[in-house]
Amino acid sequence: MGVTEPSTWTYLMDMDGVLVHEEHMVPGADEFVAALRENGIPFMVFTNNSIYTPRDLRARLLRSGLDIPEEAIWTSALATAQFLEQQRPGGSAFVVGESGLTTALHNIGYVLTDRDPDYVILGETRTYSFEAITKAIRLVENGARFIATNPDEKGPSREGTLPATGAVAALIERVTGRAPYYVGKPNPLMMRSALRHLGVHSENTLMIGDRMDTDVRSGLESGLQTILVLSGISDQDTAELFPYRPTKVVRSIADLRDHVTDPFQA
Ligand SMILES: O=C(CO)COP(=O)(O)O
Ligand SMILES: [Mg+2]
Repeated sequence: MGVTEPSTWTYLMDMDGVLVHEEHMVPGADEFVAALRENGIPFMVFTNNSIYTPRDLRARLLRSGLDIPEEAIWTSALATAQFLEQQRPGGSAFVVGESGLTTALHNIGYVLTDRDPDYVILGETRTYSFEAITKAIRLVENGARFIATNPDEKGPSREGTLPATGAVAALIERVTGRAPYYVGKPNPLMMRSALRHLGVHSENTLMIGDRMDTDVRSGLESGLQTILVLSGISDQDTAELFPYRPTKVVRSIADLRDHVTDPFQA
C-alpha cells in the first residue's frame, strides 16, 4: 500500500520486544535511535510496561545502551494516573504493582491504602504475591472499581515468555466475575495522551510495536501508520492471524535504521 511520506515522521516506539528484551538491548536499536536524533525526528517510547518511573526507565535503558530522555517516555502507569485524575481527583487505591505505578498515583495526590479504596489498580510487576492478589480480589468483591494498566498477558525476554498484567487480571476476573478497565494500549486514551503530550497529529505519526493486539491495533485505530517488528512476541505468521494488517512488517528495528525519514519506501 503506497504511503504518502510526510515531510517528517514522529515515531511512537513500543519498548519490550522492540527496543529491549528486559535489560538486553535489541541489536541495532541504539543505531536506530541515533538515526532519529541525527535527522531531528521526534520520538517517544510508548510502553505498556508500568513497572518503572520515567526516571528509572531512562537509567535502565541507558545501561542497556539506549539514550532516551525522561520526557520521551510515556508508560501505561502515567496514562492510568492521568485517567484517574480526570475520573476521580484525590481518590484512593489499593495497588498491586511497582514504583512506576505507585509514584504516578502519588504524584496526582492519590492515597494508597487497603482500607475501603475507591479503586483496585493492577500493574506490571515481576513479584506478584498471593497475599496481594487475594487482597485485591476481596476489595473488588466489596465494590472497589477494578483498573489494570495493560492487557498484555505475557512479555518477551531472552529466557522466554514472562507472565504479565493481563494474565493476573484474568485470575482476578475469574474469581470475582469483574473485568478490569485497561488504560494501556490499545485503549485510544493512552494514544491520545501521547499525541497530545508530543503535540503531533496522527497523519504524520507512526507506531512501531511487536504486538498486533496492542501496538498495531492502537496505532491503526488512531489513524497512524504502523510497523510490526518480529523481534518480540510476534513471528512471521502472527500478522496473518488478525483481521487487520500493519502497514509494514520488519524483522527488527535495525532494519529501519537507514530509512528513518522514509520508512515505508525501503
Ligand atoms: O510490559 C509489557 C508486557 O510485559 C509490554 O510492554 P511494551 O508495551 O513496551 O511491549
Ligand atoms: Mg512490546
